[in-house]
Amino acid sequence: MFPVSPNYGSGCPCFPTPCAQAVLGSTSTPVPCPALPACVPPGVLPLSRRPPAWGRAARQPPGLPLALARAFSNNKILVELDESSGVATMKFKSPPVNSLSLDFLTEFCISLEKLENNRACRGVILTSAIPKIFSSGLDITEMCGKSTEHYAEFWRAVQEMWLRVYGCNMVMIAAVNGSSPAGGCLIALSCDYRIMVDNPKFSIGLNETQLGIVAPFWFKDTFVNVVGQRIAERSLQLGALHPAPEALKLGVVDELVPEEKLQERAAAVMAQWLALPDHARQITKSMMRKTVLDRLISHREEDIQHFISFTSKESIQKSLRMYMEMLRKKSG
Ligand SMILES: CC/C=C\C/C=C\CCCC/C=C/C(=O)SCCNC(=O)CCNC(=O)[C@H](O)C(C)(C)COP(=O)(O)OP(=O)(O)OC[C@H]1O[C@@H](n2cnc3c(N)ncnc32)[C@H](O)[C@@H]1OP(=O)(O)O
Repeated sequence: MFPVSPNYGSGCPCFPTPCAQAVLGSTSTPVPCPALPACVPPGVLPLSRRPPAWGRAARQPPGLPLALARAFSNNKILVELDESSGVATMKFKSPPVNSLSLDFLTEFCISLEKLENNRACRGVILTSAIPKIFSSGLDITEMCGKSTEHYAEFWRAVQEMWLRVYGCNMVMIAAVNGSSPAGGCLIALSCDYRIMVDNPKFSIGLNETQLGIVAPFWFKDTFVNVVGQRIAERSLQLGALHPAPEALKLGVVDELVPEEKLQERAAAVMAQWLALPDHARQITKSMMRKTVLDRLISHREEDIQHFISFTSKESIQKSLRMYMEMLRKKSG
């Protein structure tokens, strides 16, 4: 099996099965996938790939089976698309706690890409099918006792997930129906709007320091862009998990609703956002987020190396093992 072009990634339509042009021949001259000229930075869809669909959902592209357009589910995420509104719901259903494993992240990126490539879809609501948990964040077992190759693959998938959500042209709304620490919080922060269930037992925040690890710069940038420097600085240093009412006060989430109203409210907010002309909203979003996205895109490999050397340290491994042990004791 030949290696694939360094440009190859889930931004290519042929992902995850590389087409002939994406595969490097024995000359090992990088030959990018033919779709790549259209893909500006890896992981971020260019505006030109999504035709404006203001005012109505665009027609289903020919050749795509109708059933696929309406609902698909591989394993860990249930995706439903309402073609009349142009709104899809991605429901996380990976028991026990929707942790972001490599498999989850891969399925997430493929599902989101399918929606991005479907002209009938203009907005996505992210929510959970697991009671009381939105997502427990990165799967800690993926960062414990694994090879450097595994850490690299895992971290690339985490980066890809963030680049796709934060750089997404569609309207992204997080309907946070449970606790959402660390990576779970990052997913919500990367959306355009966050609605959380009004229950003080559910908390949200970037609690990495509590695990003895450090939120990477792009987690921090995303947080700062939502809540501002001062709140982010205090919350990040303390590794704070904010109960829903406090999260609202700090601006971590935009509104709280009773659990039974969450999906209805998310649909109403989505309709407001979709009432704007797509091209104007998309260009504005891209303008607001470009600097932060570009920072990771231009330092992606360095960030992976940093993750590997940080995670491989015995002191970090020890902290993660102790944290997992604490979780196990608590649950068992
Ligand atoms: C400069 C620095 C540059 C680079 C830095 C490099 C690296 C560091 C960056 C890494 C960024 C990390 C981001 C993260 O997301 S780390 C994960 C953080 N997550 C958490 O802290 C959440 C932990 N979980 C909980 O608090 C609770 O489980 C939760 C979600 C509130 C649910 O509670 P409950 O319903 O009571 O469920 P249990 O606690 O009983 O859990 C059930 C079961 O799931 C296991 N589990 C929970 N969370 C995780 C997880 N994140 N990963 C893996 N496994 C998890 C838990 O152990 C239980 O397992 P058991 O076998 O006992 O049933």
